[in-house]
Amino acid sequence: PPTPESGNPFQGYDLYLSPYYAEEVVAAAAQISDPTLKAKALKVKDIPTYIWFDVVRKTPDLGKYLADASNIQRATGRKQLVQIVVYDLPDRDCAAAASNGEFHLNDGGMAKYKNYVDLLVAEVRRYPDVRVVAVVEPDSLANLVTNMNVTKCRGAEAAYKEGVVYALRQLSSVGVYSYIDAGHAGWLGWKDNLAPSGRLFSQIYKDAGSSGFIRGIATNVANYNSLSTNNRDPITKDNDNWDEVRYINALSPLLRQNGWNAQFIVDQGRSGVQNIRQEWGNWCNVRGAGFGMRPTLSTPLSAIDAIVWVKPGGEADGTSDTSAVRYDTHCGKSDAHKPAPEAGTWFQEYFVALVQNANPPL
Ligand SMILES: O=[N+]([O-])c1ccc(O[C@@H]2O[C@H](CO)[C@@H](O[C@@H]3O[C@H](CO)[C@@H](O[C@@H]4O[C@H](CO)[C@@H](O)[C@H](O)[C@H]4O)[C@H](O)[C@H]3O)[C@H](O)[C@H]2O)cc1
Ligand SMILES: [Mg+2]
Repeated sequence: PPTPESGNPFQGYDLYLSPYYAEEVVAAAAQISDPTLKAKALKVKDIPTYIWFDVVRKTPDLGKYLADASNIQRATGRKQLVQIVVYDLPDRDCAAAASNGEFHLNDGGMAKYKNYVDLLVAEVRRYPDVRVVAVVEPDSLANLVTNMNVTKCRGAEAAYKEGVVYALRQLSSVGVYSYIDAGHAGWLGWKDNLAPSGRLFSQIYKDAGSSGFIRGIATNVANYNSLSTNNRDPITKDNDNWDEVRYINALSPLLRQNGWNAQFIVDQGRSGVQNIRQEWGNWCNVRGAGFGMRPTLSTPLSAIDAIVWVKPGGEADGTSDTSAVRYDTHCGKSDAHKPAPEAGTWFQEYFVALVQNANPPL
């Protein structure tokens, strides 16, 4: 089996551009008539984002992307790194409705999930020359820290732990470097949530075999927080960890004292504009957001391996159609951009706004 390299897994690699996202962006730009805005929009297709495997039917696509990356590597001599999101736990998104998944615990969901992981891993095994980095199961373990009062989360607790540990073990067996999702400053960064988070994530790391391939934690996935700021957003009052650097500086020692020297990556894909939310818990299609700081390895903390774009800006967070099965009231809030399509599907007006509000500008 492969052995993990020490150090930053991103170092020395080119970030593979998602063809899936590039296609969405090109189609979106074609709908923009203003030439200046169209040109800005087209620049987004050259920014690396994570490829979300949110349904099992997408798993064969990973083989296509890895073959493509392998060809690029051979043609250019430049090492390629493919960034994916593993996101298909049974009873997914247990505290919300917008991103409920295809697998259900009361319908053989755990076996189906393990098969989904096995299919992803089989694709990776076929391309050992390409590096893969995975963000593992956004929101899942964070929900186990703060939402055990939600019946569906209580019912999913054992499955989330078993599923994430299985995914980590299998991904490590084929040399994938994993970052476990741990919410964001406005979720687990609250004083009361930090110690339980330190215990939970370290336990998962150990249960998964403490592999060197389990590199660390991903924060702010599909959220809008600042990486680091001195003028805190008013919604962050009562929480001294008002940005992701402060959250990481608070969480990191708690992981270390529980036996895990975790590193971090931070999503900044939709963090370009602050002071746009009525309250910190609002996460759905927040109006006024802008593309944020571009992916980079130059980060403010040695603990942060990379700034990344995990949530592909322009893909919705959830539908605003109140009659939809997956309608979540957060997507109907005053600061939510409406009308919005189903989670993961293309939201043209929102994408245009992200382009217009981008900071730094496109
Ligand atoms: O004044 N005080 O001292 C004090 C102390 C404690 C307080 O309680 C804290 O309040 C926080 C809100 O401020 C809560 O954080 C929210 O929790 C939600 C899940 O329940 C998250 O929603 C997810 O968001 C994901 C995208 O990020 C979506 O993909 C996903 O579908 C969606 O479900 C929100 O982001 C996240 O901001 C904490 O739980 C809660 O513990 C509050 C005040
Ligand atoms: Mg979501």
